[in-house]
Amino acid sequence: MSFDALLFLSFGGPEGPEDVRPFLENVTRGRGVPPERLDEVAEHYHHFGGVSPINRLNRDLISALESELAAAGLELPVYFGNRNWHPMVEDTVARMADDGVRRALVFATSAWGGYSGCKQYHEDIARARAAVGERAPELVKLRQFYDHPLFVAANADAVRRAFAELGPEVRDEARLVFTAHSVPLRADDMEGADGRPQWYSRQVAEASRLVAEEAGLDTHDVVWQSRSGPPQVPWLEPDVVDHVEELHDKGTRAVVVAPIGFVSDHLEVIWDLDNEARDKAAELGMGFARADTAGTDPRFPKMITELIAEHVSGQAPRKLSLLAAAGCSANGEPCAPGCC
Ligand SMILES: CC1=C(CCC(=O)O)c2cc3nc(cc4[nH]c(cc5[nH]c(cc1n2)c(C)c5CCC(=O)O)c(CCC(=O)O)c4C)C(CCC(=O)O)=C3C
Ligand SMILES: [Fe+2]
Repeated sequence: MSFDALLFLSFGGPEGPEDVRPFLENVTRGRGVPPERLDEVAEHYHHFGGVSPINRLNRDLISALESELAAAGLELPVYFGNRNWHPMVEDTVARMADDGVRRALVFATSAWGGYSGCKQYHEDIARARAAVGERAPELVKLRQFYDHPLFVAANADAVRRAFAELGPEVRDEARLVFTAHSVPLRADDMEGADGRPQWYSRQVAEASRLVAEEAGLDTHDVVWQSRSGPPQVPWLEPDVVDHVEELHDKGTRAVVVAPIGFVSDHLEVIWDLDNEARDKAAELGMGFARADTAGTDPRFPKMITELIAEHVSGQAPRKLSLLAAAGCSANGEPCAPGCC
């Protein structure tokens, strides 16, 4: 089985104030997100001049990946496409067809199963192929990587560095708190590749356990951030900011927040954690440090290269968890019964 390219598929983000509204419309079309929530999120983006760091971070990651691929002797041109903002995946797949690409692997920048983390990327693949028509290349998505040893190691080192940032007087009693994007409970109920529900939240819990263990910590919490949707719809809880408050009430003097749910320090990380959670901790007089996301670690592009090599050679997946590694299928077909 040979492939002639890699499609690097991500979420996308605005690159100027005039992009913010149309970007948010793209993200939330048909999802029943109330206008007040959109106004609030637009403000977060405007706070940073209407620019999300996500596209720049992805471009940096792609150039690191190109070096890794070259070093591994894998000659695959890398194409960049997004679900919600330019370069849009439909345009990228059209360009791949123009360039004569027939079969490509797809790396999606989410470690997880579940609707938003996996199935929606399959939908992006199917939509882009349909838009391009008959000339569209075959697109095979690489598997979920939440428990890949290099992803876990990069996160564990980031946790260690964050602990080292805290003052010595609180460091030993700081609580490690992992956070990932909240999703509606109904979405999380979707079955995974093992036929059991809560595929996304179980993977987040599993990855957090592996990272805490590798960082040498015996206790940690898993909480959620960036809740959207109407208030009457239940989402995964507790929220990270509420959790910081609760820890304070129980006498905890410092927290290390590790955004395991994301691969780059994009807007949801720098707003919800570096502003909201950090401000809450400061208000309560608690020590606070935020761990880096895995995407800045050189082991992350190395992991992508390994995922490619593993797929091409048919090797057994390198993984630390006993939960399945799904997420891999061709042309946007569902990869598990309820998907992923
Ligand atoms: C599981 C998950 C991931 C992790 C997996 C992955 O990485 O793919 C993720 C990533 C991201 N989410 C992001 C941004 C947003 N997510 C939103 C809305 C939503 N996210 C959801 C879930 C997830 N989201 C859901 C269930 C919604 C409700 C609407 C819907 O049902 O789809 C909204 C709308 C406004 C609002 O917050 O209400 C925005 C702006 C950015 C980019 C940040 C930047 O610009 O730098 C990234 C990487
Ligand atoms: Fe999101």
